[in-house]
Amino acid sequence: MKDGGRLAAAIEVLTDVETRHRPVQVALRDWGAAHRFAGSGDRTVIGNLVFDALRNKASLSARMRDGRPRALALATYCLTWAKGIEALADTLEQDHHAPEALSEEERDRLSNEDLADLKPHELADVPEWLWPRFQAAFGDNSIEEGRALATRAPVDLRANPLKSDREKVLKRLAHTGAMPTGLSPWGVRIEAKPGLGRMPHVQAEEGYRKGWFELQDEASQLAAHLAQAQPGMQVLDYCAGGGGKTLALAAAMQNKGQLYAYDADRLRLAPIHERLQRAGARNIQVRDPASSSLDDLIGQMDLVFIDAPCTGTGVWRRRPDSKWRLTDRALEDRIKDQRHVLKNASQYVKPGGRLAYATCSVLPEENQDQADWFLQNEPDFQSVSAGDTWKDTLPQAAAPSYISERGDILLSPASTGTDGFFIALFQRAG
Ligand SMILES: C[S@@+](CC[C@H](N)C(=O)[O-])C[C@H]1O[C@@H](n2cnc3c(N)ncnc32)[C@H](O)[C@@H]1O
Repeated sequence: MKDGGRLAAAIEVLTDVETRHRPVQVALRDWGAAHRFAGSGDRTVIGNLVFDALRNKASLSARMRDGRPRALALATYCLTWAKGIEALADTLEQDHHAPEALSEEERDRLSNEDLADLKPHELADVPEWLWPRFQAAFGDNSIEEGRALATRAPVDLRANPLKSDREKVLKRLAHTGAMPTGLSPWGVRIEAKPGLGRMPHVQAEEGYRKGWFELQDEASQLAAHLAQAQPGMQVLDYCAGGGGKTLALAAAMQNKGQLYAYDADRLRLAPIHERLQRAGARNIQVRDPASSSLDDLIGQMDLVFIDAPCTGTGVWRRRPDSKWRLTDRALEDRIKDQRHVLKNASQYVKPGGRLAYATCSVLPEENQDQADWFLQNEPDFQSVSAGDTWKDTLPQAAAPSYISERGDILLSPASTGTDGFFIALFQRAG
């Protein structure tokens, strides 16, 4: 396929996402299944066009004064990918599979470089209703933070010390351009490629199959690290899902002590078994909500880790369609879920034990405000500074930009080069 045909395909997929409210991955997969002639290179470019169009939907719609799929796809190619208007015009004219040629109006809009008319939330590519919350989180940096959340994410890996180390992983992945990350001592990063670029499929690597590394954003690695699970401890991962944090906690515990992995949704827990085996994690009991209870753990845990259900506003780089789907109602529901989880999970902490609360959201309602709520409602717990833990245990890492008075930490793409992530620590009175 030439770029003209790929643009036409991206418009088709974006239309599918918009009109049938389909998840973008599903729409892309179905397009691929119905167009078998498209090679994997074509599918990568079409996917990049669709994802970048969604990442930058508000700013591109404002610049085109048109938010429809055609306008978004053309603007992505011409403006976001900086191909320029003449290259776009040629692409449309020289390929009979391409969408129709540019209109005069489209030419005008695509050549206008003046962004003065764009509102701040459009410049930031943040939904308008969320803008005040965004400003509450990031203040004067809100536009920069929004822009960073509209870029492509790198592929981050966590070297698994149960089976390997960062040097070995870096050597094994040298052909991918992998580099050490700056904050997590276990982090390895393959930077996102611009425009047409294709990311390596790291799960096909032998090192992945052998459990030498896991796919995990640096922010998640840091959140697990700041919880300070230690060898010999009794630890409960209360929202274990597919086990990403569980594996990081098990590695910190060097397979010593006991780690319980629980999730209210047994389907989400399903992949954990295979992952534990691959990673060589042997100190984990998976507690399936349908067949086991946690009653025996009440008041027994040295550490309870809560990777809370949240709106995912910190991972918009990876899931740009969720940015425009999020509703006030869904945010309210997540806030309720988080309180429920905080209340339930805290009962497992032993006197003197700790609780770690993390979200992949940047919204104060899900982060700081929930930490306030918890401290007000559970007087048995007091705050522990995650900022101090960072300083003491990550001496090589620059201090994060957003640390609250209590020491809760907010990570973000613009400030730490990671996903948006919040972490607060608490200790139960002894
Ligand atoms: C952010 S995800 C966890 C991701 C996982 N920790 C990882 O690193 O791969 C949040 C999880 O919380 C779970 N969850 C939601 N409500 C819950 C509840 N009341 N009790 C326990 N888990 C819950 C969800 O099923 C979901 O798997």
